[in-house]
Amino acid sequence: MENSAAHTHGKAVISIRNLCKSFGDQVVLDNFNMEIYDGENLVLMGKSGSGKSVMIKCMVGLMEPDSGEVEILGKNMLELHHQEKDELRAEIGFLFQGSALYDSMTVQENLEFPLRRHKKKFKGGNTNEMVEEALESVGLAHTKSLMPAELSGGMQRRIALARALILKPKIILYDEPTTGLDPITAKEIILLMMDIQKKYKTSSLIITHDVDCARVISNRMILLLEGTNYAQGTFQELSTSKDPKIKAFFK
Ligand SMILES: Nc1ncnc2c1ncn2[C@@H]1O[C@H](COP(=O)(O)OP(=O)(O)OP(=O)(O)O)[C@@H](O)[C@H]1O
Repeated sequence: MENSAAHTHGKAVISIRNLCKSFGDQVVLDNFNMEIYDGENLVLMGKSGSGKSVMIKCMVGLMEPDSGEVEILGKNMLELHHQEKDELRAEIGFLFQGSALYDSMTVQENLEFPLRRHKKKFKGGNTNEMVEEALESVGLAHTKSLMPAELSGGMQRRIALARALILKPKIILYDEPTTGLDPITAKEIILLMMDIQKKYKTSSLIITHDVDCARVISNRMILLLEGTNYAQGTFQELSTSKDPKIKAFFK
């Protein structure tokens, strides 16, 4: 097990302790631990089927773990009532795998979606201004009235990012942010994610298989293997490890 010097980090915005989840005989999470520190980009890598989605679902309260603790922004996620969970989720922006825009809605309508869902957080702010600001942050102010199908894959990913940040979340979860994009567009998205982090001072969890993405964006990494955080450290530390199981992630 490799470890980074955790004591050098600030406070944790997300803290997951001893998370366990099985489906029948299949143990998916086996005492999984993870901290995301304020302002950091934490990359989580794990093979397909290793339990990343299960972990995220348990973390945001969409799935009940068998045991363990999840603390988000100082609140115990597993003990909150439905409405309190929802309010806490408004502090988390999601960039789903493959953008996940609503095809039948314009860009503007796609961006308004989280505003409608979390009315309480933005308390009657000016919807138009919020949409415009979010679009400007991703360099696509001119696309408001377009349909997703009229945009390239890279532009769709930017719009999805604008939708993730429109509520000015403290935390952004990126699920495979560069998958399906060509290397140049992927690089642009990574740079944009870094800009967003600076501008909005977010903490991010980035799930990715993309080693280049991890190299550029991560302050720290966790490798999920056999249901647990098999290794954690900086990209430099992990990518130079002699452990064959760790090396396999960087091939
Ligand atoms: N609701 C469920 N019921 C039964 N098994 C499930 C359920 N959800 C997930 N699993 C199983 O848990 C394991 C982990 O799945 P998960 O979707 O978390 O993997 P992943 O790491 O996100 O994979 P990928 O990178 O392909 O998205 C898989 O074997 C999956 O079949």
